[in-house]
Amino acid sequence: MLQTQSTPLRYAAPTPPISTPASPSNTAAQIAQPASTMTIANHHHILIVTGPAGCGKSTIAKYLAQRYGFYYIEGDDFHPPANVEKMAAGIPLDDADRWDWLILLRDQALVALKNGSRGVVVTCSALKKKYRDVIRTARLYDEDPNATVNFVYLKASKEVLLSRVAARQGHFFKDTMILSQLAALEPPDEDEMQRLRDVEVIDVSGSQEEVEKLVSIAVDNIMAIRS
Ligand SMILES: Nc1ncnc2c1ncn2[C@@H]1O[C@H](COP(=O)(O)OP(=O)(O)O)[C@@H](O)[C@H]1O
Ligand SMILES: O=C(O)[C@H](O)[C@@H](O)[C@H](O)[C@H](O)COP(=O)(O)O
Repeated sequence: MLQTQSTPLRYAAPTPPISTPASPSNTAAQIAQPASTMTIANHHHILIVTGPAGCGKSTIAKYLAQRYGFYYIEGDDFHPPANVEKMAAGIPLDDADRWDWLILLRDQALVALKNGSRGVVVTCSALKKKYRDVIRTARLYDEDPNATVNFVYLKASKEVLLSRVAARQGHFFKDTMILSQLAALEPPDEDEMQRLRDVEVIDVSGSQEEVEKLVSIAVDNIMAIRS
């Protein structure tokens, strides 16, 4: 469901990059700017927060939506009932189950932009490259020729995922399915990252506060580089 979001921060002329696209964006030496001082160019931004269950997609996507004043879309809200029933029964989704869901998420992001949001943050496991490629096509359909699509991949060990999903209450996802998700997972590799330059990998083994700091630095850089 579409939700009302707070007013975006400030939009202005592009700012110079903080670092080059090839340089590591999540080094401890860098410091995230306070959101109130950020300047974001007047383009459409689609941020997709990805990774298996429990990696922190919802937590981090809400944080980013708040930080940049972007619209928030919870990907799990857009599964057809058949997918939810399957997952609740502990049966992993397959490619055929996922295509329409991915297209719907892409289109929901486009709707949010068409409705006036300057940016949108979407949670979506996007386990495989071909799933990320579906979302990448949003750029072709957006009315803004300079629209950007960027992925934030939250990298976690199996142990971290299992413990964080176990701590989560009232969700349809069965923790046993983390193993099937990990089997299906194609983390962004060097080729995808170098060619497309639209993926940030964030280590989420630290506390929520630490992860928020890393993600702020990475996404602030995206805004500066791609704006
Ligand atoms: N960095 C973190 N450290 C500890 N717990 C976290 C962290 N990030 C998220 N959590 C917790 O882990 C659980 C899963 O996070 P969530 O955002 O729902 O993940 P996802 O949307 O990827 O399934 C939640 O209970 C959340 O509060
Ligand atoms: O955070 C979670 O609970 C899961 O990541 C959940 O979002 C689910 O995994 C996907 O919605 C679809 O399932 P697949 O990841 O198998 O495509």
